[in-house]
Amino acid sequence: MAREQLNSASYNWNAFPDRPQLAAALAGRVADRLTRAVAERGTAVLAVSGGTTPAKFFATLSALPIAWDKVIVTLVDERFVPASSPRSNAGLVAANLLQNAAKAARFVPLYHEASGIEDAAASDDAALRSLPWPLDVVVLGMGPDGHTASFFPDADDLAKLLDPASDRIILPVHAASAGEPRLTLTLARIIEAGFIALHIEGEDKRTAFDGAVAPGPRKPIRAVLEAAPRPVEVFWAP
Ligand SMILES: O=C1O[C@H](COP(=O)(O)O)[C@@H](O)[C@H](O)[C@H]1O
Repeated sequence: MAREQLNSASYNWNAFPDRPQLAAALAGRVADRLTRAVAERGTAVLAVSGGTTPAKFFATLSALPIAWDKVIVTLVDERFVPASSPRSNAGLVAANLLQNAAKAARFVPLYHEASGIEDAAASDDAALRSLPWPLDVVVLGMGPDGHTASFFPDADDLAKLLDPASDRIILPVHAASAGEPRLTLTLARIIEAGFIALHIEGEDKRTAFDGAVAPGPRKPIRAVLEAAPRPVEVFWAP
C-alpha cells in the first residue's frame, strides 16, 4: 500500500562536511545528555549500535570528560557471536568506546553463552530490567536495506519487535538477511529514550534514508521515526 511522505517533524537532519566533524558533533551531543542525566539521577544509560559506522564516533566520545564511572553502556543490538568474533558489536565497543576516560564505564553486554538465542534473550531481558529506565541516550545505525537495531525487513515476528506497546526489553531475531541470529532492544524501549540519534554515513545511506521516509513500503527505520514521541536527530556525512 502506498504511504504518505513521512512528516519531517519526525526527525531533524544534521549534515556535516566530513566524518570527523560528524563524530565530534555527535559525541558532544551525547556527552551533554549523559552529563545532564548524571546530574539529574546520579547515573546515565547509553545504548549504542555496532556495525561498521560508529568507530570514529566511539573513539571521540571515549576521550570526553564525562563522569564515566556513573555511566552504563549497553548495546542496541548484538549478533549471536562471542566478543572475540570480528562481527561482535561488543568487541567493537570494547576496542573503540571503552577506552581512555570511558574505561571507567560499566558495560552490560547482550551476548553470553546460552543454549540458544531464545534463552539468551530471556536472560538478557531479565538482567536489563535492573538498569535505570528509560534509557538516556540511544544511538542507532541503519543498513542500506532500512534496518535499524536488528529490525530486519525480513525478520520473523517483525511486528513483535516493532510493537510500541511491548513490555519486552530484549527479543531474539531470526532473519535470513542478518547473517546470524540477533538480540535486539525492542522498538518500545528505544523510543522511550530521552535522546535518540541516527548515525549514518555515505551517499548510499542518504539515499536509503530518503527512500525510507518517502511514500512506499514501510522500512523498519521509518517505524522508529513514526513511533518516537520526539524528533530523532539524524547525523549524516558523505
Ligand atoms: O548489523 C548491524 O547493522 C547496523 C548498520 O551497520 P553499518 O555497518 O551499516 O553501519 C548497525 O546499526 C547494527 O548495530 C548492526 O548490528
